[in-house]
Amino acid sequence: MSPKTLYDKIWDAHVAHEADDGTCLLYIDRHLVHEVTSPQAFEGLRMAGRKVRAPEKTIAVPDHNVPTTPDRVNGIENPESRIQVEALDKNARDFGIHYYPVNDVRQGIVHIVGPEQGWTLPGMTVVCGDSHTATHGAFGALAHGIGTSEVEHVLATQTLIQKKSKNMKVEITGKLQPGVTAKDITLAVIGETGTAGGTGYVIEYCGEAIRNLSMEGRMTVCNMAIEGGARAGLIAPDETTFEYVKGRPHAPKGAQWEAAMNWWKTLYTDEGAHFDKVVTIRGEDIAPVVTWGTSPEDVLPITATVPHPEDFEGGKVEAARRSIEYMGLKAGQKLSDVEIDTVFIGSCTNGRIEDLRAAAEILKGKKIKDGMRAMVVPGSGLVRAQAEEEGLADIFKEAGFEWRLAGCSMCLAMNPDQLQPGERCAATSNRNFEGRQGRGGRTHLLSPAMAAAAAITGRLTDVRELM
Ligand SMILES: CC(C)[C@H](C(=O)O)[C@@H](O)C(=O)O
Ligand code: SF4
Repeated sequence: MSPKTLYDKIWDAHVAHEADDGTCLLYIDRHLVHEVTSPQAFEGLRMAGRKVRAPEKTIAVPDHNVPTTPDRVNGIENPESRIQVEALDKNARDFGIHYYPVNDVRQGIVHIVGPEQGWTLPGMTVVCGDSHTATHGAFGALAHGIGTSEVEHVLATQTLIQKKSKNMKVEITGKLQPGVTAKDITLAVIGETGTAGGTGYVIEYCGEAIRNLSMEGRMTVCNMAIEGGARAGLIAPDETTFEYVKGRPHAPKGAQWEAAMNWWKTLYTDEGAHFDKVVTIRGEDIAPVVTWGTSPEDVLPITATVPHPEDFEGGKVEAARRSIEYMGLKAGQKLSDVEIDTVFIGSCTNGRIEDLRAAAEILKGKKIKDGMRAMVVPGSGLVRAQAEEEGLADIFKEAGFEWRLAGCSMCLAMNPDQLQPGERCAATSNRNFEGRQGRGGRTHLLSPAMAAAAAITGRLTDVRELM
């Protein structure tokens, strides 16, 4: 048998049918659903008189539209948001799928809830009508976003029509420097490959620096595979993965656990397997980074200066000029001189317990800059509860942060947590497009520790100065 990549192995184990042109019918193990991309899909089922094929493999949770303030127990004020969340409530009930409603402590961002509840397991195919489904690849699951019509197809058949992507390897060798985190890795990779670097590929992240990451860190890395243009990101499961999964509510138990482990232990890329593209980055070379522009590839070390548009080539010259203007920056300006007025810690990229710990570590005993608006939005109600138990919530509150309820929040402008035109935010999320956090808002992507540092000084700050 010829050597296979991890992606090849999971793919081969799920192909139910292959057509002559290579189009495959893939069996889907888990279908995650949120309120934004599912209403029409359920409506389609209703009109066709169909059921959900595998309700026991289908999990729904509202996240994008939910407010994160305590008054949400009284319902959602915005009519469009309310209608979407109410539709999900009804669809989950009518079709008998697993559901974590807004006032359930387990509610949160779908990509945080899935792994937390043990729905996401190694070797699975996982889909969701959401591009950041890539997050689940951290478990060695083939996980990707799908469109609304595909959501309907998976609901009805538990299969998806797919063509195989090419294999890409991103290796991060060696150790990380102090102050450098999984977020810096994933941003640095996109800085290197560009937002189209992964187009047509599934990326497997490997190397010592990846192996040394916790599951939280691995999820952060895979989360942004999509910003690097890839179909999905993957990390081979190992002891760290099994340790995380064991004992979770929906993880296999007893003999089923043993059987699962026998399969999970085969989930690695064979010696000599072929990758169509390879990128290698030395872990030691990665610095704490921030984005300066309106694309996730606009990444630079915090010690750098805002680039000059002429530094680029081709279409990127004009794009950089526009970015710099939109961002209200000056070419040549030191990034560490850029003043910010808002800090957002949360999202499916960095809303897990380890992220909150990293930010709290920097904030301990300190206060945020006068006039700063800073919020922490745990990725799930359970992350929030754990952070309260560990005393992190008190650190945030004493520092001057707002301590919110779980949801996508200020990651995107679909709920009340938004930037005003011209406001500048240090954000731990994954997208910095124009208007992403609110019309006219300006976003700098960075790690939770870097976000905490910025909250204290009021400007983009090298976290190493505060360590
Ligand atoms: C709303 C949803 C479809 C969207 C996505 O697919 O990613 C959102 O989660 C995002 O991050 O932009
Ligand atoms: S937290 Fe942000 S990136 Fe993640 S699913 Fe929600 S909106 Fe999308």
